[in-house]
Parts: sequence; structure tokens; C-alpha cells
Amino acid sequence: MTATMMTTDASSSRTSGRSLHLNKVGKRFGTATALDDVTLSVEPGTFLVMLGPSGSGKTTLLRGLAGIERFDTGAVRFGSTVIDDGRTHVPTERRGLAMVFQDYALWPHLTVRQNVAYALKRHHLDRHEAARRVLDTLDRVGISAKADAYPQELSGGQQQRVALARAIVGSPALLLFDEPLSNLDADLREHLRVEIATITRESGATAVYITHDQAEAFALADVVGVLRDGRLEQLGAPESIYTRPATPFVARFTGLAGAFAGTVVGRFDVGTVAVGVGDHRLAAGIPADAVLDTGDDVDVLIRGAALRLDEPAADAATGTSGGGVPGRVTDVAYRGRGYEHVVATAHGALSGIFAPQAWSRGTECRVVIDPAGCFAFPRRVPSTI
Ligand SMILES: Nc1ncnc2c1ncn2[C@@H]1O[C@H](COP(=O)(O)OP(=O)(O)OP(=O)(O)O)[C@@H](O)[C@H]1O
Repeated sequence: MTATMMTTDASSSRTSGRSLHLNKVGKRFGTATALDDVTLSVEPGTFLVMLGPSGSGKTTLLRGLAGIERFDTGAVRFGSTVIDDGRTHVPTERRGLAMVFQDYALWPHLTVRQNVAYALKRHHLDRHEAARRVLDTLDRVGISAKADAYPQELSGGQQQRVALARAIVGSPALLLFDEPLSNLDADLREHLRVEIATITRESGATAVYITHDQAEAFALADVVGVLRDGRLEQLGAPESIYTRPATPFVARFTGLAGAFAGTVVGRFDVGTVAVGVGDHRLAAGIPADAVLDTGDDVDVLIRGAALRLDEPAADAATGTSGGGVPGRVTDVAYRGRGYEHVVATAHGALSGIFAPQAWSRGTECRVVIDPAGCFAFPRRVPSTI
């Protein structure tokens, strides 16, 4: 990828983002399906994060939106303009977009100021106006002190700030981010994540950001799309994906404490079933379209946030009084604000159980489970979740 391809003519879209619509987008590479019937729509100015493991199609989607790659099937509309379908393929430089890459992709022979100014070339601005906008933008991303440095004289975090400045200086309507934080260390990642979130929202652009990091996705996004093997498994606000995962894959990929095998023993309420796990009864949510009957085998997937440690039940051997599942602490890790524990139970291990005080290894305990963080999915044999 050359730097010339990273910013495109945004002169017609200086003020705001536009809605983005993908309709049945597909892409194959030989026999590999990279994208399979992906359909989604987001409002103007939405920060969309596409989340998925390696090989799920994130890069292919981003490159298709950028116009670097052409989709095989389906259509992409940006605002009222079709930018890609069977007949139309608007070239990258006419899509009004800018892209930020994982490896920064700055011109090594240009200074910071010149790298950013380069992105304004197509705007045909007056020299002074262009210089002012470049400096304003460098100020916004906190790198103006390095305006005359060359990229190789900067740290990774500083280079990514320059790349961000170069992306936003032309006020594009669409900003594309290709895992921009993955080469940075933890502290810097968090810092720059906040700045990307703030600066992008201030710019008003619609953003599409790809990552395999669930925490990053949830922290950044207005809307998250979860990709698996080229298919969109769920699209929604981070909160709805966390509290109502549509599939076992989405639940697992967005963070689980553990899973228990159980059997449906009844219904509690609309959307909630009672599941027998050994001698215990758990309440668990079920996906909107799921049909589960008494006697069906299920996997109960459990979020860490749903778990709380308590003293063992009065009848600790069965755990039948006081609710919760008896267990023994097998690991405790200090996390600054408190401690995360791993607890072994008769039905499997539960990890990431937070408590403000440490429960030491070997302590008998009871894990109290909030039904809001339990999801029952039909068991697959053999299990593929
Ligand atoms: N140029 C290509 N030639 C052949 N197969 C490709 C090509 N690009 C992608 N693929 C295949 O398409 C699928 C999706 O790849 P893609 O790079 O889009 O996934 P990804 O989610 O971005 O993965 P990663 O996080 O590892 O970059 C994979 O199976 C990949 O091997």
C-alpha cells in the first residue's frame, strides 16, 4: 500500500459523514470465501467497529470499502451514492475517504508537516490556508511540536498521530481504520484509543474500524459488527452484544467466564429458561429466535460480570441452600482495582470473577450467578462453539 492511496478527494464532503449501506456483499479468493452475504446499514457519523478473529474477513471488507479491492457480489452505498455494485466501481480517490493503517504508512522522505500537507493537495487550497489547516490538525492530535521531524525520528505512537492527522486534515466523510493500535504498547494504545474516539467523533465522519480485540471494539464503537468466516453474526450496540449475544460464537468472542453443560427444565419468563446443571438450577437468557423445550441439552455461557464470590452455602456439599454454585478458588490475580479469580466447580472452571478483596487460592466459596449474564444455546454435538 502506498501513501498516495490513503487519502482521497473529500472536497465535496467537508462537514459530515454519510450513512453507509452494504447489501449482500460477497468476496471469494479461489475457493476461500472471505465475505459471505454481508448486509448492514449505519447512520451518518456512526463509529462502526468490525470485530472478528484472524481470517474472518475484516481486512477484505475494509479494502473493499476503500475501493482497493472489488467485491464479487452485492452493493455498497455511501449516502445516496452507490460506490460499488456489479456495474459501478467508484475509484478510491473519488470516495471521499481516508484510511489509517496499522503500520502508519507515512512517507519517509517527507517531514510530519509535509506528510499531512500532502493529503490536502487535491483540495487546491490557498498556500496559507493549507499551512494553517495542517498546523491546526497537528495541534489537534498533539504532535505540532514535531512538525519538522521525519517519521523515522518519531515513536510508533507519534507516527500514528501523524497518520491520524493526515487522515482527518481533509475532513473526509468516511474514515477507515485498519487495526491502528496493534503495533503500540498497552499504555499508548489506551491513550491513542481515546484520542481516536474523540477526534473521529468531533470530525463528524462515519468511521469503520477493524480489530480482533473485543475490549478495543466495545470501548470505541457506537455499533459493533461481529464477523466469523466472512459472515456477519451480529450487528448492534456494544451493550446489546454483551447482554444479548445472538450466537455462541459472539458470546465466546466477546468474553466469557466459562460454560456449563445443562438441560432445560422449564421456563422462567419470556426469553428465559430454567436450566438444570447437576443439582443446580440456573436461569439463563435465550436468543430471540431460539426454540428450547424442556429436556433439551444446552450450553450455558456465562459472562464474568455476572459472577460474585460469597461464603460457602450452609450445606456446602450440595450447595442447595443459599443459591449459587460451590467451588474452590484456584487462581487469584491482582488487577489494580481489585482481584480476578478462577474458581473450579463440579461443572467446570469459571474465570475472571472480580472481587475488591483477594480470596486466596484453595479457599472454598460459592459463586453467585446473575441470570442477566447467562445465555443458553442448544448444545451442538460435536460442540463447535
Ligand atoms: N489476496 C488473497 N488471496 C487469497 N486469499 C485471501 C486473500 N485475502 C484474504 N484471503 C482469505 O480470505 C479470508 C479473509 O481474510 P481477511 O484478511 O479479510 O481476514 P481478517 O479478518 O482481516 O484476518 P487478519 O485479522 O488475520 O488480517 C481468509 O481466509 C484469507 O485467507
